[in-house]
Amino acid sequence: MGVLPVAAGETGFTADLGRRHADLFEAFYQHPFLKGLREGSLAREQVLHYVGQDHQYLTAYVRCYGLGLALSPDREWMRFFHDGASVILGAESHAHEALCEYAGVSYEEAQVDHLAPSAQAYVDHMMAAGRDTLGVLLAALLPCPWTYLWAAARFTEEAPLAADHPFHGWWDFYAGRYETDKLAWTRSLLDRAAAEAGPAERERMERAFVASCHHEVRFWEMAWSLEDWTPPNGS
Ligand SMILES: Cc1ncc(C[n+]2csc(CCO)c2C)c(N)n1
Repeated sequence: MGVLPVAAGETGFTADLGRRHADLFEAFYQHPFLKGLREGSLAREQVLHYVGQDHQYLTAYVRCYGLGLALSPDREWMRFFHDGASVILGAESHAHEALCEYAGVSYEEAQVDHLAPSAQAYVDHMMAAGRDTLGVLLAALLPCPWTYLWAAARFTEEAPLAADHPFHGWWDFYAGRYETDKLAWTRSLLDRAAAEAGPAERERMERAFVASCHHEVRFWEMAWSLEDWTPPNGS
C-alpha cells in the first residue's frame, strides 16, 4: 500500500471512505497515464485525447454543480456549488493549457464534441447521482478533486517540481492552495450530510463514491489507450 489519502487521526465519513478505498487511490496514482504525467513521457496523441475528453467532462461537472445548486438547502451549499462552477468555468483551462502547449495546439483546437465510452459512463454516473439526494450527488463528485489533489500533493512533496517539467502548469494547478481549501470544504459538507443521513442513504453515498473512484482510474485508461467508439471488430 502506498501513501494514504487520509491523515492519521482524521475522523468522519469521508476519512472512513478514504481509508477503506485507499487501494483505488493507489491504482489511480500508479496508472501509466499518470506516471506519464509525472515523468513527462506521454505521447502527444494521448495528451490530446485526454484534454479533449476532459474539457467535455468538466462541462458535465459544471452541470452537476447546477443540479447541486437546485438541491441546496441553504446559502452555504449554494455558495459552494456556485463558486465551484465559476472556478471550473474560469480557471481550470489553465491546467489544460500546459498540456496543449506540450501538444503544440491551442485549447480551442483540442476540444471535441463527444465523449468516449468511459468518459460518458463517468458523466452519466454523476448525472444519475444528481437525481438522488444531495449527499449521494456530493459523494459522486468528491473523488474528482480528491484523487487529483492528493496525487498532486504526493508528487510535488516527493521532490520539488522542476521549473522545466513539461507538465509544470498542470501539476502546479492541482497542487495549489485554492483547490486544497475547496477539497476540505467538500469533505466537510459531505461529512455533515452523512451525519444527517440514514444507513440506506449512507450506503448509496459510499457506492456512488466508490464508482467515481473507479471511473477516475478508467478515465486514465481511456486516455492512455485512445479509447473511442470504434467497434472491437474494427467495422
Ligand atoms: C476526469 C477528471 N477528474 C478530475 C479532474 C479534476 N477536477 C475537475 S473539476 C475540479 C475542481 C472541483 O473542485 C477538479 C479538481 C479532472 N480535471 N478530470
